[in-house]
Formats: sequence, C-alpha cells, structure tokens
Amino acid sequence: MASSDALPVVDLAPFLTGDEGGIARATEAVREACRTHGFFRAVNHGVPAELLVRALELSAAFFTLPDEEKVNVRPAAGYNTPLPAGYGQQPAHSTDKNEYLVAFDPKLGFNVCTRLSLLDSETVEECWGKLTEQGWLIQEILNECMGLPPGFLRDYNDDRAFDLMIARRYFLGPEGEEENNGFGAHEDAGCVTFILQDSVGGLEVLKDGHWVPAEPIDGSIVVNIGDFIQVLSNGKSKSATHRVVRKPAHRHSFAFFFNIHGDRWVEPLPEFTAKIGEAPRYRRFLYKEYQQLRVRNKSHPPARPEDVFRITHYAI
Ligand SMILES: O=C(O)CCC(=O)C(=O)O
Ligand SMILES: [Fe+2]
Repeated sequence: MASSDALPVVDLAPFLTGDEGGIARATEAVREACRTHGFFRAVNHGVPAELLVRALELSAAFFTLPDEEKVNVRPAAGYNTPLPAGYGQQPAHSTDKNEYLVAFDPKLGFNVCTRLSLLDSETVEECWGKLTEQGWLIQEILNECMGLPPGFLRDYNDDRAFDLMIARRYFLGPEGEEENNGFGAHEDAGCVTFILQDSVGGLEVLKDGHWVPAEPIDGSIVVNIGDFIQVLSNGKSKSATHRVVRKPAHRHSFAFFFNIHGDRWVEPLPEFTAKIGEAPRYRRFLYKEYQQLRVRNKSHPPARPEDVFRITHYAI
C-alpha cells in the first residue's frame, strides 16, 4: 500500500479553539480526503475518549448476553420507528457475519424496549448528543469545502429524525484467509457516518482498486462521506465502498449515521452542474425511497450481487 493510500488523519482541534489558520488547514485536509478517499480519521474532535471506551465496553457486555435475552430487545408494541430497530441477527443465508443493535435518538422515545438494555443507557444518550454535535460540525466543514453558500447544508439537512446508531459485534474470523467476510462491500447512504471501533481492526476502504485498512487509533473517530454528499456534489466528493473483514477476535463498533430526512429530495446541486456546464450524473430521488430499497437489500437479498440496490440505480 502506498503511504498516500493510508486514511488521512484530520486534527479538528482548531475548530474547538477557534485558531483561524488551523481551521483553514483542517478544512483543506477534509476537502482533499473527500476527493481521494471519501474517508478520514478525526482526532481532537471534542468527543471525550473516555466516552468512546465506555460505549464500546457497554456494547461488548450487551452482546455477551444469551441470544434468548438479546432477541427480546426490540421496540415495544406501538412504537413505529422510521427503520427497523432493536437487536438483529443477519439471516442464516447472509454472508455478513455480525449481530447488531439499532438505536434512534433517545429523545424520540423509540428506544423504549421490551427489555432494559444498552438502548436505555445514559452512555448512548451522551454519545448521541456528542456525535450529533460532531455531525453539525462536519456538515459545516463540508459546506465550506464544497463552496456552498453559508448555512446551505444546515438548512437543507436540518431535521434529525432519520439519524440512527448501530452497535455491532463481528464474529470471530475463521482460521486462514478464506471466507472472512464480516460486512460486505457497500457505501453508506446518508450525509456522513461516524465509526467508533475497538482495537481489533477489520474495517477497509476501497481506494483506486485496492483495500486500505482503517487502522484503529485510540480516541479517533472514522468519518465516512455518504451517498447524499456524493450526489449533491455530482460525484466530486466520494462515498467510498467499504467492508469489514473478520479477525481472530470479536470486533465491536458503533456506527452513527448523520442522515437526512426521508422526505427530502436529493439531486446534484447547480453549483456542480448548470453553473459549471456539467451534466448531472444522478436523477432526482426521494431519500425515503432510497432508504427503503436499501432495507430490502437486507430483508430480501438479491441472488446476484450486481442486483444489490445502490446509488448507481439513480445514475444517469
Ligand atoms: O463496523 C464498522 O466498522 C463499519 C460498519 C458500516 O460500514 C456500516 O454500518 O455502514
Ligand atoms: Fe458502512
């Protein structure tokens, strides 16, 4: 792997201290990362390292519970969540070898479960608050990187009802290198995803045809640009393909999806099309429709990998 392939590390401290020169340099680093990798690792981001450790420990403790207890962790009757919530196992025929727990914003009340669990914890609430703040900050930085009018993304993507958090445990990888898929190659749909991971490793990002590992760095957060930004920028910012390979140890991660609301229409912006004389590379679509079709990929996995529903469906 060439050294320029390693995931960039972006120091966000200047945004906390207000150091203007540092802000300009960090913004430039994010702009470059969006173009080259669609991924970076944020350090000095303001989310306490102790909170990241606490969340991952809590998740590890949850997943060691017996299956009979975990399967009962689901929203109580009458709670209609925007997407399926609670504990889930991948269907037996799935090549994804992980189990997961989906949470919504604790303030929305969807996480009220049939059983007490990780979902009801103060740690999840604290993480939610901090990662939402992080989402607003990264979105502001993206707005600047993309040269959009001040506050444009903040106004466009101002409703947080579709944000969600998924805690995952990846099963042990088999001996040798064969069949070690933990989560198959995919892109994320929304605005930006944050990944907190333990020290096991296994997340990989596709860059120029080869897989680059997102090596764990203590206290860092992996930041991943989603399809929404790729479409708005007409392909200038990259929603990178990524996957998780299994290792000889259980791996725990949290993915926080700073999404966009399902009722929003999404299409390439004039700044990246008409205003610069370029043809749009995507058709206009309703975000909810895209999300629902992606959920179908999971509930009714297509027989042929090329039939998996992805953003290319809207490509012109
Ligand atoms: O577990 C990870 O590191 C990545 C998870 C992921 O890519 C996702 O949830 O979309
Ligand atoms: Fe992902």
